[in-house]
Amino acid sequence: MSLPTLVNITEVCPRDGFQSLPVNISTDSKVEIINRLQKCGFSQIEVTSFVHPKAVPQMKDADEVLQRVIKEEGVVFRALIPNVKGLERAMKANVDKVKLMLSATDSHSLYNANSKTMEAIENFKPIVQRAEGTNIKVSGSISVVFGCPYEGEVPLDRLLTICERYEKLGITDISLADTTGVGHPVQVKRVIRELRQHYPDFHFSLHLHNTRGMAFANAVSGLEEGIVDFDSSVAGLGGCPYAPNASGNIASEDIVHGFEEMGIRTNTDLDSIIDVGQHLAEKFPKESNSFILKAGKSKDLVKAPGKQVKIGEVEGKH
Ligand SMILES: CC(C)(COP(=O)([O-])OP(=O)([O-])OC[C@H]1O[C@@H](n2cnc3c(N)ncnc32)[C@H](O)[C@@H]1OP(=O)([O-])[O-])[C@@H](O)C(=O)NCCC(=O)NCCSC(=O)C[C@@](C)(O)CC(=O)[O-]
Repeated sequence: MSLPTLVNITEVCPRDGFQSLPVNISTDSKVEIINRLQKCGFSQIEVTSFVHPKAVPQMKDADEVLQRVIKEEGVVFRALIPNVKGLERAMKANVDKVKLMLSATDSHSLYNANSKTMEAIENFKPIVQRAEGTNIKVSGSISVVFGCPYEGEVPLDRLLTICERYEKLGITDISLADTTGVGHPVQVKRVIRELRQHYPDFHFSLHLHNTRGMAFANAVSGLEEGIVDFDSSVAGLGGCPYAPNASGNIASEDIVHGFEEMGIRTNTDLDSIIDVGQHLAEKFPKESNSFILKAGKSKDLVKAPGKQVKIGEVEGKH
């Protein structure tokens, strides 16, 4: 098994993490968190989404957040958008890159975007035209790739058709999302292998939710199939409001820690990520979902205080 030595982590908490919070998060806090995340070394941050404020009220201050954030040099700001109006707002806010919002199934697409999948992708044409000749980059996404909460398993042919439509638009940078954390490592391997075989020139990345505890294993499956770009969210916040039982993304501190233990660099600063994670976990204890925040780093285990127990001392243990 040959693994990469360096991968890219895109931090998505300011969009995916904050969109799903059941309590309000102030504009001040969003600005502060984005400023702090930029100091953690992430090369790309999904800073917000420009969607209808009624569809996702937590993102209603997207324009103001972007006006107030102090952008560090070298950090790419990405925003999720559903339509041309979203693109216009993103351009005004000077984001570097947009990610088009698309679901693999009609049912999820109708809930999320008020249109079926193929209608939604048809509506991307004017976005691509509008972005042409400007500095803004356009990337794509596919939600519910590994299973839809309304339709179940998604046939491979459906994913291939969507990729074909993206290719016709000239969009080959595609985020594959496990929206409700139902994908398992064997399936992730199989799907990525098929997609890469059919579309070898595409750049696929993985956006994994840890709803069923399979996200890190799925990330490793992705690595084994040549994926080098992963999304994650500090403190494990996240979830699509239009997918029942959706919960947090894989925590940034968990994926960074796991990869670094495996000898794979991420060019991020784990301790700074943990600091931001602790801050968010204190603010949103019910929504945070992170192993490293609870257990600490593997390397710190030997320093952990506690009674030394000799073999045979614990009753009932052999
Ligand atoms: C797609 C729409 C807009 C369709 O919503 P619609 O109602 O069909 O839109 P419309 O085009 O008919 O327009 C209706 C009104 O919305 C306005 N409008 C239209 N667009 C915008 C915009 N961009 N920003 C602000 N306002 C907008 C538009 O101007 C108009 O205003 P009015 O004339 O009535 O005053 C709506 O359904 C929507 O905003 N959906 C977003 C849902 C969402 O953000 N979901 C969560 C993110 S996706 C996700 O979580 C998955 C992902 C990416 O994380 C990966 C994964 O894990 O799976």
